Amino acid sequence: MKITVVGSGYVGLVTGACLAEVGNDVLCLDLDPRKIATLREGGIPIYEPGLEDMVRRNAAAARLRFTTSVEEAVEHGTIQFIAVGTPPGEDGSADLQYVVAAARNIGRYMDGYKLVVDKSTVPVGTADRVRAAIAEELTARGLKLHFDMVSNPEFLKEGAAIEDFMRPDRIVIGADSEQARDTMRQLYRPFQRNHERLIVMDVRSAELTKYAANAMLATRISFMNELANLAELLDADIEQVRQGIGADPRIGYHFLYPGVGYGGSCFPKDVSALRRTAAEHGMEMQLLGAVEQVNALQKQRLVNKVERHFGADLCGRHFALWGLAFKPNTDDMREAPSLDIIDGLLARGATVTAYDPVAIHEAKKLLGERIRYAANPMAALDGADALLIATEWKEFRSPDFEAIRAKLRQPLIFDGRNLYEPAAMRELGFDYEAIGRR
Ligand SMILES: NC(=O)C1=CN([C@@H]2O[C@H](COP(=O)(O)OP(=O)(O)OC[C@H]3O[C@@H](n4cnc5c(N)ncnc54)[C@H](O)[C@@H]3O)[C@@H](O)[C@H]2O)C=CC1
Ligand SMILES: O=C(O)[C@H]1O[C@H](OP(=O)(O)OP(=O)(O)OC[C@H]2O[C@@H](n3ccc(=O)[nH]c3=O)[C@H](O)[C@@H]2O)[C@H](O)[C@@H](O)[C@@H]1O
Repeated sequence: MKITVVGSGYVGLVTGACLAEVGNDVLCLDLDPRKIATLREGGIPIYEPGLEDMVRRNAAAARLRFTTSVEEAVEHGTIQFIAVGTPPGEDGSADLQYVVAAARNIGRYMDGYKLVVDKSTVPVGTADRVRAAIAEELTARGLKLHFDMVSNPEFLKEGAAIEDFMRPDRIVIGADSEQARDTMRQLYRPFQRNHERLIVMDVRSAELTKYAANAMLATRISFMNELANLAELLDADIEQVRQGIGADPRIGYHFLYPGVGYGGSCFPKDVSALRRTAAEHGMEMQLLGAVEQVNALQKQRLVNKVERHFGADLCGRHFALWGLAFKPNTDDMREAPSLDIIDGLLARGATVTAYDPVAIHEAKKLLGERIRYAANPMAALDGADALLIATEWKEFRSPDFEAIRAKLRQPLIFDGRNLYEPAAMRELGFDYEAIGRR
């Protein structure tokens, strides 16, 4: 099939590469000429395991191409995926300007049937706005061309994006026309391994499903974070509690880890956008308000622990920070809890040296020279009063504790990701504070 993907960021690039991988003829559009130049030269602008190889392989086979030409992009695909950003606006609602601009471009240049598929995360009713924008452009051109509109929200996780796209739990399709549903079934056939993964519904329900999923996951995390904080007060151990409740299949083990709060480009903005949508309809989503409040407090949790140990004035103190990305296997720094931790430490007068396997480049764009950066985990420790851990990269799981002890001014670790066993750490002579651990 001939497919255009509008927007070549995390979602657009993964969608384009995976659809090309199964044999489609894909053209990815982005308005950022540097992004397209990098992609054309065989590089990729983001860190995502497996993506670079997949992009190169399919580009070499000429199944995956890149352009900045809107006209060429609209002309190419019978299916036009919209995968542009929907960042939070000032009032917390989703800013739809990029989605609407992409839709207008389709209306401006289409000259035959198009199936327009929205993959961006958008509030309920956006498909109607997209449809109206395309129709307006067609009317301005004096044309009456048929097009269909589908909502196909994306559920991939950064760091596991290829795996999630190639082997999805489910593929949600919101469509009103039989022709659109059939085309989407055909398109996704290669991704359905041994059972039906397509869940077909109406457009508005599909749009809401995306927010419901992210809001539910964010709620789980805030719940576990609050419970972990309670466990500390009660001298109970959240890890044992996690295992105890996770064994119930109605709860499950996944996504039950307390930490330093959820970050990333999606949970924060999607929870806020869903609350905003509800507010526009006169409803206050009280639970989600609490989810956000708990998350904001949790992002301060590690700094509060540092403060309890050293006092509120951290002038003259120096800290090592392991992990900058909002989670492992990505270089994405959007809403990363490490930023709140760094802000908190610097505001109290401390200095920080941070290490991250892949996110330093992105972090420098946000933090510049406010902190120092180390080339490896051990180098970050030199002269530090304590080690703080903000991201659970695999390489932090089994470090040389003797070497850590030798480098730190005192054997003190504040672990925001519960990587180590507290009892074992005590035996090694560490003062070890984690989240909800005893
Ligand atoms: N990042 C993620 O893990 C996931 C993101 N989503 C959703 O997917 C959407 C895209 O997110 P990301 O890929 O992270 O965003 P991104 O910011 O990485 O990429 C968006 C791209 O669209 C381009 N763009 C903007 N307007 C354009 C236009 N009119 N024509 C062509 N290109 C245009 C931008 O230059 C940028 O490269 C958002 O709605 C997000 O909520 C959904 C699931 C997962
Ligand atoms: O809409 C989106 O963009 C995506 O948002 C999330 O994916 P992502 O933001 O890439 O990362 P997650 O793995 O969900 O982690 C989000 C945050 O929650 C935190 N988290 C996650 C799991 C957990 O048990 N505890 C916890 O604190 C992570 O550290 C991270 O800061 C969802 O998991 C995806 O399904 C969704 O498609």
